[in-house]
Amino acid sequence: MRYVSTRGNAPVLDFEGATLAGLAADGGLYVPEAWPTLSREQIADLAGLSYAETAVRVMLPFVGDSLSEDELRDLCERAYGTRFAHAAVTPLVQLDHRHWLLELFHGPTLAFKDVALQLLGLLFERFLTGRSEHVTVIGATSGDTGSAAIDALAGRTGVDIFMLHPHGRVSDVQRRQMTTVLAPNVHNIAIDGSFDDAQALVKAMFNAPDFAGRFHLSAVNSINWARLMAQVVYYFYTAVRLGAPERPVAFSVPTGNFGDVFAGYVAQRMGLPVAKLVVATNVNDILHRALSAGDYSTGTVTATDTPSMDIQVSSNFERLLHDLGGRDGAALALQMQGFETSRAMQLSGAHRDGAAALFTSARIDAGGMMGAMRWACERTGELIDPHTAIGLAAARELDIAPEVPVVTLATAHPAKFPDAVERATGHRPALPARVGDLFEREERCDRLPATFEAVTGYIAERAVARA
Ligand SMILES: Cc1ncc(COP(=O)(O)O)c(C=O)c1O
Ligand SMILES: N[C@@H](CCOP(=O)(O)O)C(=O)O
Repeated sequence: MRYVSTRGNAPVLDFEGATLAGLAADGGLYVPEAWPTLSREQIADLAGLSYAETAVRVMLPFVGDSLSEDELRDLCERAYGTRFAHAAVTPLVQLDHRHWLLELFHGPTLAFKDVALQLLGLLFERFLTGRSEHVTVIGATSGDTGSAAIDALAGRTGVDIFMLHPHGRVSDVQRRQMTTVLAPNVHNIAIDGSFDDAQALVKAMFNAPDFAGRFHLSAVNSINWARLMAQVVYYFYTAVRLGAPERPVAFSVPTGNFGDVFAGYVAQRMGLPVAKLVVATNVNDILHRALSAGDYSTGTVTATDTPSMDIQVSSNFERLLHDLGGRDGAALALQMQGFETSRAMQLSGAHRDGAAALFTSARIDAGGMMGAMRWACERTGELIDPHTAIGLAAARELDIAPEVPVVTLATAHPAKFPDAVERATGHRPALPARVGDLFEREERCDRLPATFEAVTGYIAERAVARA
């Protein structure tokens, strides 16, 4: 399997190369040269398999020669073993005759990011073993990627991780899950800016030849292809439990950086019968505007009770545009340069029609979100987190054929956002015992202005330069 940049002007890499590179050198994102497919029989054969074995079958076509099947199986068994608090790893909960929740928060940091990052940590370890080179991972987080990546990489040799989060715009639980990890290779930076500022700084560092050349940079955000590959697995695992390949299934995905829902798109391209993918946004609704009206233009980020989705520039949308535009890297490079200058892009009619075949979208405001939390609580006794509530509200308001089961991705544990859950339902969710002493632990974090000079200066003082 070979990986090409969405902008068509970066070295073509194998899976190992794409995983360690993170972002492509031309500013684009790595994607497989062609989507592999699983036949109906192969999909039917997934029924009854463990999560780890499903992961092997779904991801094997993507790893090419970088790992043998046995090596991949070993990594999946380690990633999806005791670090998840549920034997099914990603269990399904039925809400009513057609609505389901896919609980993705049973990993160590209580959000869906663990599903991919527990594997990515092991992939880094596997690919770096025997190399003398030190890797500097840089990441941007609105709360969940940061904690999951830090958990996966803390204490590993050969890697330092520098994680940027927007100061004051993540929940206390999210912040503490990052800042109380005191391993010497973990560096937390709170920037005076938004998640978008943090993400732009990370991309600028990859695109600065002097800086990127001095340190071996790598990425843990969903700009790294391996992140998305690991997320494709739970779409297969879930749909098969609900009757695929005989029965199509719809998924509603609370969306920010367009990574999780793009993984659903990949599953569909691989042959999974996906009836619809619902892109559910909060009031930071650039993706809803893009899909419903072709208007992909940024505004000011509004702080909400769903801070992990307070995002304007959705990195992975570029991967979808690449496919919608017939994989013309040069044309997409021009389009993205235009967007980076004007902060706005109009989708063509053909792009919109192409997207509409699979995607639909909804913008859910605070009232809709709180209503969904109350509905789930009253109906089933389930407390759901505010991000999940955005997905559930969208799933319930959209017109999807009645015979199709609709699965909302429950992306975080409600205890990560206890204040919003309590306001909506009157119940305060308790932190699971595995993170119980979080509020007694010492914190370590530095605060910096959101400037390239400040952040690169900070990293350069602490990271290991190439020999
Ligand atoms: C809890 C939660 N839900 C939803 C999202 C949105 O996911 P994505 O950025 O992959 O669209 C995020 C952040 O990524 C998140 O942390
Ligand atoms: N909500 C995210 C934002 C970054 O998303 P990623 O999937 O690209 O890593 C977070 O929790 O940090």
